[in-house]
Amino acid sequence: MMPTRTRQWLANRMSSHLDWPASRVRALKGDTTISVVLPAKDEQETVGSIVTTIRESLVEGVPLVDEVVVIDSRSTDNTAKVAARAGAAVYAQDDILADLPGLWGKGEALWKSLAVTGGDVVVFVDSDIRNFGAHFVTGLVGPLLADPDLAYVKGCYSRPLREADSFSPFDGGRVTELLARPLLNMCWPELSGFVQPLAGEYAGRREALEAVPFVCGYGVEFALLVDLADLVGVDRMAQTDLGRREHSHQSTAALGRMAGQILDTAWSRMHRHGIVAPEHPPSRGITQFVQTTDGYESLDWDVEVSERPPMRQVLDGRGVPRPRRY
Ligand SMILES: O=c1ccn([C@@H]2O[C@H](COP(=O)(O)OP(=O)(O)O[C@H]3O[C@H](CO)[C@@H](O)[C@H](O)[C@H]3O)[C@@H](O)[C@H]2O)c(=O)[nH]1
Ligand SMILES: O=C(O)[C@H](O)COP(=O)(O)O
Repeated sequence: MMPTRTRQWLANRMSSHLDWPASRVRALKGDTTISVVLPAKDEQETVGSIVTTIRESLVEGVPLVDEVVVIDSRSTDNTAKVAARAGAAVYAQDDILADLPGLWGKGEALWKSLAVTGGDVVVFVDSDIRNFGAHFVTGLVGPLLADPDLAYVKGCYSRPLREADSFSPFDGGRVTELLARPLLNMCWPELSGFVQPLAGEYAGRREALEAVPFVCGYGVEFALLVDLADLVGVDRMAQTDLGRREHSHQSTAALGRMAGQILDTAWSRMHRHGIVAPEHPPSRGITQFVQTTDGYESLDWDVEVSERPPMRQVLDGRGVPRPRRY
C-alpha cells in the first residue's frame, strides 16, 4: 500500500506538461540560467533532431534555454558530428576532467556534464527519444522556476513497447516494473510515488546536483532519487507527466545487465542506510546464458558500478580546464 504521506506528496507535487507552456515558463525564468544536457552513446539517428527542436523552440523561439550540451559517451558512430551540426556544444566524456582516469557509462557522462555547463538549473534528456517535443524541457523546468523550494523534478510518461511485430501501448519499462519499482517500494516507500523512477528526463538545481555522488552506469537515476531524497527531502522533489515517450529498446540480455547495475547501486544505498548489514559483500557479477547447438554457453559480466564523489568536492579549489569542443 502506498503510504498516506506519499499519496499526499503525489497530490501536491504532480503536474502535467500542459500546465507549463513555454510562454508561461519563460515569464518565470527571470535571471535563472538553464542548461540542457543530452548524454549520447551511438545516437546519430535521433540526437540531431532533439537538439534542433530544443534550439529552434527554446533558444531561438521562446528564449528559455541558455545552452544545449551533448556529452558524447564513447560513441563509435557520428553522434558527435550530427549533434554539433544541429547546434549543440559537444564534449567527449573522456575530455572532461581529463586528468581523472575515465570511467564508462551514462552516469559518468551526466556527472562530467556538471563540469562544463553553467546553468543554475540543469535538465537531463536522453538522446534516443523518438517522439521528442519541447514540452520535455518546459515541463521539467516550469515547476523549478515557479517554486524556489523545489530542488528536483522528474519526468513520467506512458511507455509503449515496440517489438519487431507488435506494439503494446503500456508495456515498456521492463526494468522499471520488474526491479526498480519493487525495490523502491520495499526499501524507500516514500519514493514509491515516482511513476517512472528510471526516467532519463529530469531537472535539478545545480547546487543539489553538485552535492550528491553520481554512479557511473545505469544506476545513476536510482541513486539520484535515493540520494537527493536523503539530501533535500522528498517534499522538495516533484514530478511532471510528459505524456508519452517512445525510445529505442535494448535487448532483454542488455536490460539484465542494466538491472544488475541498478541492483548493485541499490545495494550500496541499502547498506549505507542500514537496511542491510551484510557479513560478506555480495557478488558483483552476473552470469547469463546463450543457447548453442550443444546446450547453453555461459557469459560472465561485471555489473559492479564505480561511483564519483559530489562534483562540488572535485571542482572546489581547482581551476577546471575547459575541455576541447568539437
Ligand atoms: O554508456 C552510455 C550508455 C547510454 N548513454 C545514453 O544514455 C541514454 C539512455 O540510455 P539507454 O540505453 O537508451 O537507456 P534505456 O534503455 O532507455 O534505460 C532507461 O533506464 C536507464 C536506467 O535508469 C536510464 O538511464 C535511461 O535514461 C532510461 O531511459 C541515451 O541517450 C544513451 O545514448 C550514455 O550516454 N552512455
Ligand atoms: O526503464 C526501463 O525499464 C528500461 O529502459 C527498459 O525499457 P523498455 O522495456 O521500454 O525497453
